[in-house]
Amino acid sequence: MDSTPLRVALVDDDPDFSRLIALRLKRGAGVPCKTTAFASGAAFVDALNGEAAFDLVFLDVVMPEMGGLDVLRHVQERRPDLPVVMVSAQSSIPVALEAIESGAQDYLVKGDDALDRVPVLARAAADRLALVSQIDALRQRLGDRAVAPEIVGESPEMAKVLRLVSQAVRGDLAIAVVGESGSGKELVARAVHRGSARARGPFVVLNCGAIPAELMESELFGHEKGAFTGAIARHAGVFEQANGGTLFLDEIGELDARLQAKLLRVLQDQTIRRVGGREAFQVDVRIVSATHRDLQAMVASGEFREDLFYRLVQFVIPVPPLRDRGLDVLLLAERFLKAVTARYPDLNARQFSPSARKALLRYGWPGNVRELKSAVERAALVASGVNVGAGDLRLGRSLMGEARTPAEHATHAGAESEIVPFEELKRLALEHALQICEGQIEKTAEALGITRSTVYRLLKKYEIEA
Ligand SMILES: Nc1ncnc2c1ncn2[C@@H]1O[C@H](COP(=O)(O)OP(=O)(O)OP(=O)(O)O)[C@@H](O)[C@H]1O
Repeated sequence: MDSTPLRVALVDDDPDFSRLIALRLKRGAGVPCKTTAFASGAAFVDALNGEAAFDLVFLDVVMPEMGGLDVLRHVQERRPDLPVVMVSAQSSIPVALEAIESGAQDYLVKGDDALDRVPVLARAAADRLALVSQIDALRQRLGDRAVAPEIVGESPEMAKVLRLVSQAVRGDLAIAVVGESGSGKELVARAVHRGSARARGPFVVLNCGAIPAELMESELFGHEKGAFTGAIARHAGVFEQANGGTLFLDEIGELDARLQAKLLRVLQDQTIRRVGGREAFQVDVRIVSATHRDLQAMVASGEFREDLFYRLVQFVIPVPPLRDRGLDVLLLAERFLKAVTARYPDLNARQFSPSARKALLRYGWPGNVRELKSAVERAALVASGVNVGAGDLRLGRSLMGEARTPAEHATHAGAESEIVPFEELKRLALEHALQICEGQIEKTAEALGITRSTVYRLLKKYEIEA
């Protein structure tokens, strides 16, 4: 039960009767009440016109100057939802009828019986209030949901994210999406774009961690033909491509100092100049950036410019790690299983066994939703019957069968460790995945259940050309 007290106004020129009602509310209403007494109708109307808010009113019919029925009409105009109980010293059917017709909820005749009904009326008002706030919360949740139907999640943590997305779509502030790798930051960024006034414009993604530093400036701002060796044609940078829309700068923490300075200037002037170009031209771009690093700490250590930080981080959307989203894990797993079985009709009717569900819930998901997605897709393929078992999920093991470090899967369920520390095997797996995914890094990362940055790191390490 909500412990917020019911705010009750007692409007009566007879302070004794107000005191009796207040006493009865305190003793026997069963709901906490906060009463405020008004000695005249005018005083109450003044309060109502000001900041005061009430959940229930006991209103005397006969008062000098402004009578109860006049006050009631005023309440009906200003606060039609506020329940009003008329109170009178005499039982007069015509007055009672007029009161009810004017919108009063009830009519009490002063006396002991009337006082007995006071707690009942208070409880009814409290119940009604609880219902109204439940409906409001539901309406709000449905509204937040509508802004990003593709984001799966019913947990309070994800409700918070959706709330923030629905606020972020209203304006044009620079948004920073923060969260662990694979937690859905890009999905959130897309939702912000799609829900915003820029939805008809382009949504362009640049992973600042994936582009070699020397190419970064041209990626961001474009280049003219002949600007440098290899610049065989004019190239539009992501700022130009995103003109009129949203630019998603992933891994923003990876930008070096020189580019941080350039980016700051562009954000300040909203103009860009292509590498090797003479003129600067205007662009209208909203920035959504993402990082799994602690930018604030990077500012403190001098790795990230403070002025740029404030330009980029005008509104923050934290995306919680999957392990903190409770039953969302199962919801997402079901969704991914359904999607994969729809793609491959042979896998039809596959479902998780109870042990698989338990394993899904217990596991720590260091790779978050991306890891869950590939674990489920892989499991659906390798499961031998209709049941996808805990073993099929191979949780805590990479595609190469290699066990993760204990820290990475503190709550790892079930799978016995299997050590295959063969660098060669990893290299082959990467090459194989790249081939299947036609060189697409994003797809390769997803297939292997590792992040894009890891793919880039491994490509470098094994000197593979994507
Ligand atoms: N709540 C969600 N509902 C449905 N799908 C999700 C959800 N969160 C993430 N995904 C899916 O998980 C995958 C990873 O998400 P995404 O690329 O947005 O993560 P990220 O945080 O941007 O990762 P990185 O830090 O590596 O860039 C994507 O396929 C995405 O569609």
